[in-house]
Amino acid sequence: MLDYLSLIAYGIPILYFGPYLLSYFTTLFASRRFAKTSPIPSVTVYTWRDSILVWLFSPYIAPFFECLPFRLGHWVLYVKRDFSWCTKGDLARKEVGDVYWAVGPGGAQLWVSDADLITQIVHRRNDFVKRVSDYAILNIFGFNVVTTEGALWQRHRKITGPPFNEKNSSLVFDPHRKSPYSYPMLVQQLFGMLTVTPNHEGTHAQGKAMLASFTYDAEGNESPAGQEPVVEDLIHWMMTVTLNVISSASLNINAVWPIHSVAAKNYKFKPPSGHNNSNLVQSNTAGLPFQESFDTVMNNIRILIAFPAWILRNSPFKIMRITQQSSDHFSKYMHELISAHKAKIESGSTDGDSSSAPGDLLSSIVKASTGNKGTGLSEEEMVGNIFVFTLAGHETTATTLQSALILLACEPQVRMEVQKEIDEIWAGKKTGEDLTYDDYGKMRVIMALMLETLRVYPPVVMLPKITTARSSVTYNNQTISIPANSRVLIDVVSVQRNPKYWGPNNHSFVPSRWLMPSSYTPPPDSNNESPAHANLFCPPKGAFIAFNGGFRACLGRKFAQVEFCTLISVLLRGHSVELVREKGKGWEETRAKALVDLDDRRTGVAMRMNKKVRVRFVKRGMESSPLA
Ligand code: HEM
Repeated sequence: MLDYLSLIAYGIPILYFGPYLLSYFTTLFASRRFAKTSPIPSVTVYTWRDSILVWLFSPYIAPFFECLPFRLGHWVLYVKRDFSWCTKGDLARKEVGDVYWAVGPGGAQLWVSDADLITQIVHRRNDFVKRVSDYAILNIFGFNVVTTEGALWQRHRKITGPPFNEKNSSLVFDPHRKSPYSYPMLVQQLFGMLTVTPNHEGTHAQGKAMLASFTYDAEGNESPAGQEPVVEDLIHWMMTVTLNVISSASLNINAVWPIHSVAAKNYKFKPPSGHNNSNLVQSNTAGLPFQESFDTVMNNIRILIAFPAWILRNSPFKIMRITQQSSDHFSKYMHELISAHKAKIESGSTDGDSSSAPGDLLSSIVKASTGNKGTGLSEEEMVGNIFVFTLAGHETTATTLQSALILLACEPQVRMEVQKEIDEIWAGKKTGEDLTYDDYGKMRVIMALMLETLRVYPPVVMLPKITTARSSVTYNNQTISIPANSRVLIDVVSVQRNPKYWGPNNHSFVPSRWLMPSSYTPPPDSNNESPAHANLFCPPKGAFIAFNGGFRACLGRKFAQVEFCTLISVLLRGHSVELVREKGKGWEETRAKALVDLDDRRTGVAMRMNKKVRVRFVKRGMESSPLA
């Protein structure tokens, strides 16, 4: 009897942990042996990097390891969650350089923050593929352009890409030109926001309505200058405006700005009579508006992945039930819309002509897929793409706007440069005229602000790839061999703060580094990050990778750039963004704290700030921050 018990007591753990330990040691030793044969330096780590436990607990246990004598626990710094962000690339740069192997259980991973090597990787689509398993969470509604690779990805990109093609942006100003894809309301939507007076009645007046809600009092009247309300939750409002904009572009949904004033948070703005917030009568009457259901899905996406629908539906926890309900709503909205579009196409009421087609992403992909079995997208894939575009298209832009506004509040000198540019644009206009797309090219300082914000605070900090077969690359005039199935990680933070490309002030926020004189000639092998703007600094290819590059470059780059510039011009034309001082604290102290909070981030879907920085939009001329 005792023998049986002993067998169970020892046998079960051995059976359970045996294969784990075997794999741990064999892969650790094999990767160490491999690294010794490579000319690239290496660091050894003693835990699986992709383990959820490491992700969850490493920030808390790392300090104990760091205290161990003889630097025995130093390796933990290389596996700590968001380690590259925490060290801004300096740790690896100092100890192992711009390219190194991280060897450990699970095999060797190549970490890259060298611009030339990054360029090779992003342009070799067949050798360095996206590690799609890292994106599985985004497949929740169906495969899509972000989560697929190879032929499947090509099919998704071919269908979803054209509406966001930068070349199409001019179509919106040439209504007589016919194209199967009218540019998706982008510029109309964004500039439309500016043409409506801020009385909240216009559904497109997002920028102005948002500014009004930042500057009106609780009763909905303009606040006396200097007494504007405090914007406590800047990211929430940036997410709201970018979600409204992307929903318009991808689904033709006209959303209403939800509040009159941040001073009266509970006062919900009522849509004008006859206005349909979701364009979907059935689903809308059934419950949540699109934005609310999307928000809930996005914020609780891990719950949706972890539990089957029937558990969530019947859960005693409200959050689980609401999450499933929102997911059902989102899916229902999408399927209703797709059916409506399909019905129109089948009845012949749209003919592929831009003048009759709504021009949003969904109608484009339904049109491109209907009747194209094999090359088109299935209904599930269409929903998957709308979800991922909505996600990719708003969180990244929102965090960039948030960071930029806080930086402007901390750097009044930069804010004044931006306002000077806005004033110059308006000086050339007659009374009653509004901004037009031609003005976008004049927004050089604002674009420099965006690019510099993205350089120092990129929303996507890591680009994971994997080799399909043994591959070789060139680094420092040496040929480096990379085994098949090796993970290759492009370290966005590290390359964008590498002094080799950005000089000794690599960690400082200096938008003017992007503004070059008219005599500027971009060096060879450099990249123009915004061709619409003259004389912008062109960094070496691969040194600025915030929008990724090569084949898998961001589809919404231009969209995000136009959106950012437009919103900044609306917000700062008549107002200045300022930090809210806490009682008894001076300007320098408040600014120092805001900069620390700005730096305190962690990755969710995109990298986000952990804390909130309170700001206020004060009438120009009433600023209280020092001007130098
Ligand atoms: C500041 C704003 C933005 C930043 C920093 C950004 C950054 C990126 C990055 C780094 C990637 C590559 C991700 C990866 O491969 O893991 C990406 C891909 C993508 N982005 Fe953006 N993005 C922004 C805005 C947008 C917007 C507004 C849209 C949609 C309108 C969008 C749509 C996409 C799509 C569809 C992809 C996948 C492309 C593919 O794999 O073929 N992004 N973006």
